[in-house]
Amino acid sequence: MLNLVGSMPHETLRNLASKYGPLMPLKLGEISNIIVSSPEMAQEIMKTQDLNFVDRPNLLFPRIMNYNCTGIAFGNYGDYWRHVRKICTMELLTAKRVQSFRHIREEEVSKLVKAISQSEGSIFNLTQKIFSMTYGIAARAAFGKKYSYQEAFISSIEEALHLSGENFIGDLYPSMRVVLEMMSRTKAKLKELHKKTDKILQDIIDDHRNRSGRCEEEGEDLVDVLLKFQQKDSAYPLTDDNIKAVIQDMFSGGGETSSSVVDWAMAEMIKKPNKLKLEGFMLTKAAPLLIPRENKEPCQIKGYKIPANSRIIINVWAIGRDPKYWDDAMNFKPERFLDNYSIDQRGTNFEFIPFGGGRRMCPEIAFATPNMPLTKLLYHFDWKLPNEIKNEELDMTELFGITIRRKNDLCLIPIIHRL
Ligand code: HEM
Repeated sequence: MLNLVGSMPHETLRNLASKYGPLMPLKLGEISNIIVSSPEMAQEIMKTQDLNFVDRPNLLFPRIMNYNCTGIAFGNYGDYWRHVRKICTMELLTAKRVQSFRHIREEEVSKLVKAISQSEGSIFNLTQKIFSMTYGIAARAAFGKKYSYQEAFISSIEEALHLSGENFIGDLYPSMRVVLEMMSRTKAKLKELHKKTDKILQDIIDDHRNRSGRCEEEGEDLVDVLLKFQQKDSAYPLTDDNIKAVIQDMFSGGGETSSSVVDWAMAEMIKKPNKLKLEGFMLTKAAPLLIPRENKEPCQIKGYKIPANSRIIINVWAIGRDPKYWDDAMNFKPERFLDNYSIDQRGTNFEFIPFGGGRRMCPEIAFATPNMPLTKLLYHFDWKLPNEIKNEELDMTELFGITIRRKNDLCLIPIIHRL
């Protein structure tokens, strides 16, 4: 516990794993954690024994923020979960629908390019603008139009995700959960944030439900699609809370990850200006420890006994930097993907699983498109660091959460290259 306090957990766990092995038990409080740090062990969890490891642990954060874990990311495997995940993959973000949002992405990226060009020669907070662009795209796709209270919703989601990096003591001592949570300031903060986001989402749902006579060209947004599943004759007609939980997944699952990939890639390229291509393994900073899993039954992995209800943490950050699998592992080296072009990120090459794998894999690889904004940022502009900072001195301090963010915003001076 002391090793983990105040550290970057993915780094500390990697250091411990290099001593204790790729399947490492770690008792924290009353919880048996199993830390997985090799492709072979990850494959056992996400493929060979996927069905036994398909649940998520019952944690304070999603219980409060995600409507008692009724969204996709934190729900337990079962009929209801399969139903909402299917709605997500077969209805919400199908290839056709993602394509129909293309104009939204293009418009938002163009707005960003315009804002940058207007700031030519002066310091520009790229981190802030990348995050607001990505959330702006998600909001237009989900809600269809801009609501005046949208910014407040996004900032509450961001604040909640920031809190998700903290270890809630009640999650480590389930037998004393009720008492510990009563004393927790984090719980109170989460409740307050949840109240705010809930009200905003309810207003948006009501607005969608009450408006009549929408013209065809407006197209369907994600709330419209979800509302249809309230009316459909289904074994699981969605309640308003179910819809809100799924919409929240879209924002918290998609917003932070997609933004931080672009932000880190830009920072790495500024640090090493001769590397002008996104290196895929930057994606492993998006969710370095994935989302924890839990096993229903006791089982064995490569001869090691795993007790039931262990908390499984897969350190994809460590796997993506293991010198056993990657040449010059700790260095930003995009060209490695030219040599290993057969490795992809779709959850079959377990040495590279930035989107996870198996039944709990990220359902939205198709919507996760960091390339478009990155290409534009590099095509239109040259970038300089302010205050005579040398490229190699650029600060790369991390801030841990489900997603790793930059601790300090990336502030750069844009010079128009071509418009
Ligand atoms: C570069 C962008 C993205 C990255 C790197 C990423 C990565 C991930 C990872 C690592 C997981 C956990 C997988 C596991 O636990 O095994 C995940 C789950 C998830 N992601 Fe993404 N994601 C991205 C974009 C998106 C987008 C755009 C959306 C939605 C609009 C999304 C929605 C979700 C959902 C709903 C889950 C939960 C899946 C489940 O538990 O069954 N993600 N993502």
